[in-house]
Amino acid sequence: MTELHLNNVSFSYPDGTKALENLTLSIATGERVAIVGQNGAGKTTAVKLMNGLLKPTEGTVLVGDWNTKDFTTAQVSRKVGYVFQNPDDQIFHNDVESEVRFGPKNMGFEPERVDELTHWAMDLCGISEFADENPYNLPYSVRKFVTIASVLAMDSDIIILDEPTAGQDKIGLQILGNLLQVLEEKKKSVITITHDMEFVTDYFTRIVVMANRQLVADDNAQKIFYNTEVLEKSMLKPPAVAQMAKLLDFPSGILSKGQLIKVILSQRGQ
Ligand SMILES: Nc1ncnc2c1ncn2[C@@H]1O[C@H](COP(=O)(O)OP(=O)(O)OP(=O)(O)O)[C@@H](O)[C@H]1O
Repeated sequence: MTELHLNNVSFSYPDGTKALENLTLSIATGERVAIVGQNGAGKTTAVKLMNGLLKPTEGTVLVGDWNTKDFTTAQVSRKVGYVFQNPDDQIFHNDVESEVRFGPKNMGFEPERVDELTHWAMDLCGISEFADENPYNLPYSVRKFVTIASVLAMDSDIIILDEPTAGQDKIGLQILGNLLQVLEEKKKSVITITHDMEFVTDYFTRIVVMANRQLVADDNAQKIFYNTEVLEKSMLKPPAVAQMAKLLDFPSGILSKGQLIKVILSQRGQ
């Protein structure tokens, strides 16, 4: 199993744009972490550094005991799978099954293992019925699951999901929730970038907040969404339940409808 360590990492793009400053972050095996923040905060740059697509300008990124500077992106991405925000940047096969099969096959797994991983990932993502379809004939939400399955099939220890809930309906959200549960049982680490704060509070215990190329906070949802200074600095909007609880001057830390209802009932003496 693989831990991830970013030590004092800074990154500038070739045109000189400074995208990340002094990021220090460790993610343990099996941990679930949500990275949140405004557009341009540096989130995508941070995860690209984690999977070796980018190499730090300063500092070190360690994937297990590998310094990403010493390994190719292809090598690092076997340990850190990255599902891009836009599925159309990732899909390049003409049918769903070939797309999912490509990763494990390319990694040199035995044919039986390739079969097993391909079908496991397609089932988990609810796309088995589309195995022979051209991904580009499928809706965006399903194409997103095709790319998630393609990464899951590579069986990497760490999985990065960039905006997984975008375009998903209730069924898609259920599939995602189940998938996170299964990955937790398999001790996989999951890192997500998301603007969906309900998704964060439902499934992620640890939240990393970024703003202006820097880490602003790294804590649990109860602390983050009730920390005025962090919210102001990052311009983060807490989930609707937390906003309502604050308006009603309820105790800090309420994040679910259930908790909210409990407080209302207790105030009414029920
Ligand atoms: N290829 C690039 N070349 C130059 N600058 C870039 C490049 N990609 C991103 N940037 C800049 O780096 C900074 C951080 O961008 P990044 O994409 O990491 O932020 P983000 O938090 O992921 O934003 P978003 O939510 O919009 O994806 C921004 O100022 C952005 O304009």
